Amino acid sequence: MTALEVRRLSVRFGEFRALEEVQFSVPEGAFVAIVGPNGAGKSTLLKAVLGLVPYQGEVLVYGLPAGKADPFWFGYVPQIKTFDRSFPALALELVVTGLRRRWPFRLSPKEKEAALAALAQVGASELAYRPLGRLSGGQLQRVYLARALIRRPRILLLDEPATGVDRVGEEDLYRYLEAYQKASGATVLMITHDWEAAHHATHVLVLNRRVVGFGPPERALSEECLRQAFGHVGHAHGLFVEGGRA
Ligand SMILES: Nc1ncnc2c1ncn2[C@@H]1O[C@H](COP(=O)(O)OP(=O)(O)OP(=O)(O)O)[C@@H](O)[C@H]1O
Repeated sequence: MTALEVRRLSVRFGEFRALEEVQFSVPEGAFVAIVGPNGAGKSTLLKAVLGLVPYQGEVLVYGLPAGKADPFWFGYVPQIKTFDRSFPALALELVVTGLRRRWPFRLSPKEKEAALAALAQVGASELAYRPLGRLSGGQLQRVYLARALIRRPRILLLDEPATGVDRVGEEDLYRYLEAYQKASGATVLMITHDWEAAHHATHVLVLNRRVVGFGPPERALSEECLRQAFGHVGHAHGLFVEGGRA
């Protein structure tokens, strides 16, 4: 079954064309790594899928126009660099916002239980009662992942989830994602600048305002695609070769 179908998707900000006629189709249960240079429109693509920016074209989620799909089908982990750390709240409270639209002034016992379970799922139980402002980048990232998982999404969208996370934290993150995916059959789309991580995906989308390549990593991460997207292959090509999966 097709989980996500994007047809001729274009996004403009005034005169600026952030995405042009983007088209791809993701089967249920796929793990898609989205790569591309800065400003390629990667975050904009996820936002369009979520209906957070206006677009032209079509986004179908399990065959339904995205606007008609149940919002709870989606789990979203935004880039944490945009997070306001002075916001006075506990990690547990942030996780519960995955279940409601408004800030939870009071948590019901059921919500609390669900949030604790979601935090446990990402190995972050000990963070539940910590103020958000005192969490490290990696800890905050886990809390955001718990916030996305609490709604048991069918499609998980992650915007550079490994930013600010150390190597061990990054491996943990992928482990939790994999475990969730295995248990739920969910589809994952993850923006990453780590080509090594992209090699572990089932599909790679190489984006530079348009789709430069889409398919299995060995094809989409070919030198030709990367050169087209980035203008050069450069240092990261070392990873490509060292990975031994070319
Ligand atoms: N709300 C907005 N208004 C105007 N321009 C925007 C807006 N959002 C994004 N853009 C522009 O659209 C382009 C694509 O931005 P986007 O954040 O999607 O890129 P990206 O591929 O995620 O980049 P990065 O790797 O740096 O995170 C950029 O040139 C950006 O400045």
